[in-house]
Amino acid sequence: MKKYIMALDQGTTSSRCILYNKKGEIVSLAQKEFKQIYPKAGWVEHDPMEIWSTQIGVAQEALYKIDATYENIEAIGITNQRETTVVWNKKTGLPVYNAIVWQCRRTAEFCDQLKKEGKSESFKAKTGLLIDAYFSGTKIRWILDHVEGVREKAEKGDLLFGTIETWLIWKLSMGKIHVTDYSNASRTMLFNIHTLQWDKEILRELDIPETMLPAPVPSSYIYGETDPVIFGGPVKIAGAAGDQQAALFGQTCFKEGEVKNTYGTGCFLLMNTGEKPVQSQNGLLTTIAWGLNGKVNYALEGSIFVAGAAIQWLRDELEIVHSSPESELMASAVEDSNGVYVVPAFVGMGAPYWNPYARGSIFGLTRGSNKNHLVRATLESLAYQTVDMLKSMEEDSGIKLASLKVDGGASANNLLMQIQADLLDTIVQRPQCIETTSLGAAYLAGLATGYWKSKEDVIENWQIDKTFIPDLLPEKRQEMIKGWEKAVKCALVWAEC
Ligand SMILES: Nc1ncnc2c1ncn2[C@@H]1O[C@H](COP(=O)(O)OP(=O)(O)O)[C@@H](O)[C@H]1O
Ligand SMILES: O=P(O)(O)OC[C@H](O)CO
Repeated sequence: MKKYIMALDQGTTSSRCILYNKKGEIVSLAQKEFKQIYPKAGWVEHDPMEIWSTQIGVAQEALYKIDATYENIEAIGITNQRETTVVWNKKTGLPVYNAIVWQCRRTAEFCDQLKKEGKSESFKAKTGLLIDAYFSGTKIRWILDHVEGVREKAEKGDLLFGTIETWLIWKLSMGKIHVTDYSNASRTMLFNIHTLQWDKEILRELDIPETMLPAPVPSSYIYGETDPVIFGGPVKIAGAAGDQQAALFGQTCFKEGEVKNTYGTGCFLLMNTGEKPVQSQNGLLTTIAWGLNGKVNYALEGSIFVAGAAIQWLRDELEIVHSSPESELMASAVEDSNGVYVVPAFVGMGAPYWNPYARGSIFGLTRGSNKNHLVRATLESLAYQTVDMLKSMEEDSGIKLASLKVDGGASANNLLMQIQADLLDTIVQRPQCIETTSLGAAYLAGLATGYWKSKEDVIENWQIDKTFIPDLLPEKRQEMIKGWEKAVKCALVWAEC
């Protein structure tokens, strides 16, 4: 009987299920977008029940498409948008509030207060993170403080917290398994990345009951089985990792110093730093890459909040492109952005600036600026933000990158990838499979069950699709980057003017 690994990829804008064979090839794929909820400026929510229903729907559809059943599935690996916070009632299985999404800025002021109280250094030393509304900790606190009756229920032990992989595993097991993998735990701002335990002092400072929290477990590990009702029979749940760490794994960046950049809703640059956590001096995060075979790998991370989301903004809000791929056609119709810069700080700015109050801005408009220039400037903003992050990463690690592996939805855009190579002055390599997030989750699950024997077994699955070679005069590059730096400065002061 043919056996596949089922990867559940719960992203910010869609739920996907991909079935992989041993060669790491896609044999079936189903995807469904779901609703983005914006209750106030800078707030972002999802409906956890819609996350669950779309995810289980696409899983069943992916099986149906190739006439497979649960018996064809060796194991399930899960990967997910990270930090997004769900709190639910363990008796009813119902969420007490919408999921507060990683991009949501509602706890920015509370974070300012923590910083003023001088907590930054100790939080960073223990969690590897900067204090920011991005992470789950202050989102849980917000739910406890603002949703009626929730704090009492949480203190009685009736409520559970989870990031999205935790929520999905709990639902798949019909309430039997409440775990989080180390990579996801390391994004909560509650987890000590050195001891691999919840940090009691931070929990006290944020006033979060420990009973709500899932058990931290490795990323490649048999957590248990799905309830037989879900797929008609039990399937092992054998791996989980945050989507960016999973992409690092899917790109087979197993060695220290290897780097990938994923262009999805946001954009995330990760460097494997091996078994030692490296502290950033330049606005990057220290995070757990994965826990595998009794060891933990760490990574340095640069996080950009708005990347592909800016292309969606062109499509959905400005309605100047009909689809994301059309952005390539329009941007190619002009030679350059004609001096226009878009800073897509719609939810503040992440690495290396970490300013929750910056807002999206457009600079350099003239009478000659047209929609193609605006589209090109928006695409360029993804590449400029990556330049900023890579500069920090090279400074922190002391490693000058020879080439950059890319993936994620927007990496399909050839023009963007060429602009990226030009602005970085570095070779950009795009693999045949740009679904590396789900591939990484599949590998983690398959390694736990023996479907793949070792990391070496999967390295040969990585195949190049296209290499982008830098082709821009140094003076032009410097001029473009200088303009970007000026635009960022203006976007950062906007909120203070
Ligand atoms: N050809 C393209 N050019 C530019 N952006 C694209 C293209 N194709 C997809 N995108 C963008 O990529 C994002 C989707 O990528 P994906 O990796 O699926 O993201 P996520 O996992 O965050 O939902 C969307 O924001 C979309 O606008
Ligand atoms: O949905 P993505 O792929 O942009 O990833 C979101 C990140 O996990 C947020 O930290």
